[in-house]
Amino acid sequence: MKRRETVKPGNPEHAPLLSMSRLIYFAGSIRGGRDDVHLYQSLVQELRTYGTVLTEHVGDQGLSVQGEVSETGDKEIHDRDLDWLQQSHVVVAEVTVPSMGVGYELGRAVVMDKPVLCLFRPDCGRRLSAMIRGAKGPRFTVMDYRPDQIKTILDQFFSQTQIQT
Ligand SMILES: O=c1[nH]c(=O)n([C@H]2C[C@H](O)[C@@H](COP(=O)(O)O)O2)cc1CO
Repeated sequence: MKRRETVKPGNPEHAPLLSMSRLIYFAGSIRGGRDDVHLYQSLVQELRTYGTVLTEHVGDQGLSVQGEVSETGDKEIHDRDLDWLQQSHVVVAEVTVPSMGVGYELGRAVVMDKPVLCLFRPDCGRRLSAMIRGAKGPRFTVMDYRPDQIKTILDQFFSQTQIQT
């Protein structure tokens, strides 16, 4: 019988196993505006190569600015998302379109001590909130980016950040 090996983060052969068990919380604007939904979709698609994305619906082009339809209302959405946030090993947020929900999720993620990557597109013509840019620290990364840099930035982030699974 083949002996069971311990999965080690430094071993490149173990990378696919590690990424399967890595849970990613992706945050992006919904009721704040869906202008960048195509970018959220690309990010979700790319993030799937690094783990399981718990919040794939954020990148769904069919989801409108009204948000999800829930029988028990917004409390169900809020409680489910906080559960996912708690379960997640890492948080990635696209923060270009200002969103109360994304800001709230990021604040909660900081309190939960999750590693966070925020992505901001400066060509939108707005300045990112100081409460996001100013939160920069060892566990909170803020990157200005262009859509064609997504792959490189995610690669860098996932290879350089300590993510506990
Ligand atoms: O229907 C929803 N489903 C949902 O998962 N969210 C969560 C995930 C998003 O990262 C974030 C978006 O917040 P907002 O809707 O305030 O832009 O909140 C938010 C809504 C609507 O507010």
